[in-house]
Amino acid sequence: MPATTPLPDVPGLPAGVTLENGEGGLPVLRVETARATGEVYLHGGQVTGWTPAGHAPVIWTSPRARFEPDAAIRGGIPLCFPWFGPGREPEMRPAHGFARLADFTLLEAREDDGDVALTLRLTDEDAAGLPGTDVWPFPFELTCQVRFGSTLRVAVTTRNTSAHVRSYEEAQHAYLAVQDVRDVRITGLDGAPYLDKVGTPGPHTQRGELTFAGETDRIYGSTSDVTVHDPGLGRRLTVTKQGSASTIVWSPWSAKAAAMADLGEEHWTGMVCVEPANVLHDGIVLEPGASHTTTVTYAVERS
Ligand SMILES: O=P(O)(O)OC[C@H]1O[C@H](O)[C@H](O)[C@@H](O)[C@@H]1O
Repeated sequence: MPATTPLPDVPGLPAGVTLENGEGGLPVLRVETARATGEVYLHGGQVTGWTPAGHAPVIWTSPRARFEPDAAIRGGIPLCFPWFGPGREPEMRPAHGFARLADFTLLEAREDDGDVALTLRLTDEDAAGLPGTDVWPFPFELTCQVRFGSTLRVAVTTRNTSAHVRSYEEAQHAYLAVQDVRDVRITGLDGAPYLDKVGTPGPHTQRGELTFAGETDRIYGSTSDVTVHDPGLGRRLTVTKQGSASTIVWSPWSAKAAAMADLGEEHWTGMVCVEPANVLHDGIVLEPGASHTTTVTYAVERS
């Protein structure tokens, strides 16, 4: 039985929003309105569910995810910061930076025109002592605004609160729910250059739509919106973005999934990651006091 994390004091919550001890006892905000259900863990500031009314779940979280203070949650929308994957320097560990291991603070929860808008924040003080903060020991403020409605909008603003120019990478590592990734097509990347993390690194150029026939792990240089066509569920998922110059697409396929204890051989077909990001030479550079916002809107429509 995991220890239950004491629930923080929070400002008044609007109707349809609760703060509870979720999986592993970790604090979770649960949203239930006429438009959608949704879920955000303070751990990682991580959305772990969004189901708009009349649809099957759109955001996928692994049935084997670990919900533990020192682990990253497998699934949902992990926020990768201040680096992506192995980062741009050899000593950058853990993978994807430290934000997904940190506990965010809820600043505000409000009803807004029928949607629920949540604001969470993470600062260097909150993250102090986490693995990786020794590699990137700089003052910062991340503000994550999550809006649950008939669409899901996640806007992450990074502010350089230090006295020096800073650079970082970031991603919204979204796990999207699909019937079977082997039948999925992705459009919106035609003509985009990409690095292949599985085959010959490249750079390559995407020709036409992207389909999946094996492990896929690509970093696209692209500011374009992406559509995931899912014939199995009879729907299209659109990922619309502002402030993002990279898109990562990832499917671990069977062998890699089987080797990951928090994913497993039986679940990988039901997800595909589409990750709006700013990575490698598209990493963000901020002057002291400056900020950058990446806004991503997730939507679903029947096809
Ligand atoms: O296992 P994680 O650290 O969560 O990373 C999961 C995946 O994230 C991204 O999609 C990367 O491009 C992949 O290379 C990586 O395997």
